[in-house]
Amino acid sequence: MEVGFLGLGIMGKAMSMNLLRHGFKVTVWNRTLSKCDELVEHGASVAETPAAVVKKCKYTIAMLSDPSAAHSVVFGKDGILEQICAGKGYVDMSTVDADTSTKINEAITAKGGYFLEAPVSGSKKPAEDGQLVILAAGEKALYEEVIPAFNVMGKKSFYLGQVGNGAKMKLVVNMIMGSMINAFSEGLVLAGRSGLDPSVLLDVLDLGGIANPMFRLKGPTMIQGSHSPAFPLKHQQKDMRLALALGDETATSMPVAAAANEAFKKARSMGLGDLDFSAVYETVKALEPPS
Ligand SMILES: NC(=O)C1=CN([C@@H]2O[C@H](COP(=O)(O)OP(=O)(O)OC[C@H]3O[C@@H](n4cnc5c(N)ncnc54)[C@H](OP(=O)(O)O)[C@@H]3O)[C@@H](O)[C@H]2O)C=CC1
Ligand SMILES: O=CC(=O)O
Repeated sequence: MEVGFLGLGIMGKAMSMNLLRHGFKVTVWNRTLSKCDELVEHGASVAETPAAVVKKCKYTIAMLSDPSAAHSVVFGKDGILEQICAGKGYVDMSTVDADTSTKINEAITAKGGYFLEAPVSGSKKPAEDGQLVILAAGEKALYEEVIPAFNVMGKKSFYLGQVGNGAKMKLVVNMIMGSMINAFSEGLVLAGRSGLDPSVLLDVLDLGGIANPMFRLKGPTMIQGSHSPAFPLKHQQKDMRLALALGDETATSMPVAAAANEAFKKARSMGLGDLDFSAVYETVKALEPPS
């Protein structure tokens, strides 16, 4: 199967590498073209523009940073719309809001193409290991056609119905995750300042009812103050912002998520946006207790 892949950041690189490893013919494009080099070493072809990828491939997948990037790759110069036509499918796996996905869907289908949104749950390591959870919505026929690719990139795919449902599901999940990492950060700092060993707190948590893979994975590195980016904090803050907007639309009161969003914004203002989202811990540590 031949697929195009747009966006070779942390996730896109790992996902396209997996496709290559499993025998897919992959044509890649990235805004910063030099990031294509490593994929080429592993057998990928390169195209100069998103339009050129779509011209060459029946199916094109995108994994881009945010709504603005997702929008510009479709509607911009040399974008998807210039080549999409009947018989071609576009699958956007970026985390965006339902409105962005809906606008992209309308534009693609107006040209006769097929569209699927398919954001993912799972970070750098699950992407490398083909263990993502895929939250697809949109054209069912396209979903069925790209299942072989989803099976390589993920451990489970959900088909959620109409376009927008995938985006909404992803934002709900990340709203919960962003709130959890804040509570976890406060707990680690509170333990330390109360004379407890935060490492022992990790052991206690891991044996109880709120044990989870995120605390297990991030806890030890957070205590060390190491926040090498797997999921960049700026993207987590984008997801909180979009989830809060969904809360506005549905009159859902989310004071916990709103407070978490403020902490992520504070972290960005401290220059931590490109670090892992666990760096929000540094905002709690930075609030010195009275001496
Ligand atoms: N990292 C993670 O753990 C997870 C991330 N996600 C989501 O996946 C998406 C990608 O995340 P991740 O790989 O971590 O992000 P990165 O920041 O590592 O990569 C972002 C990608 O988007 C491209 N890009 C940014 N702006 C534009 C633009 N205006 N036009 C074209 N391309 C653009 C970048 O190109 P360039 O190289 O030129 O900057 C890069 O390829 C995000 O929506 C994120 O929320 C979902 C699940 C997990
Ligand atoms: O969007 C991030 C993730 O870990 O999932």
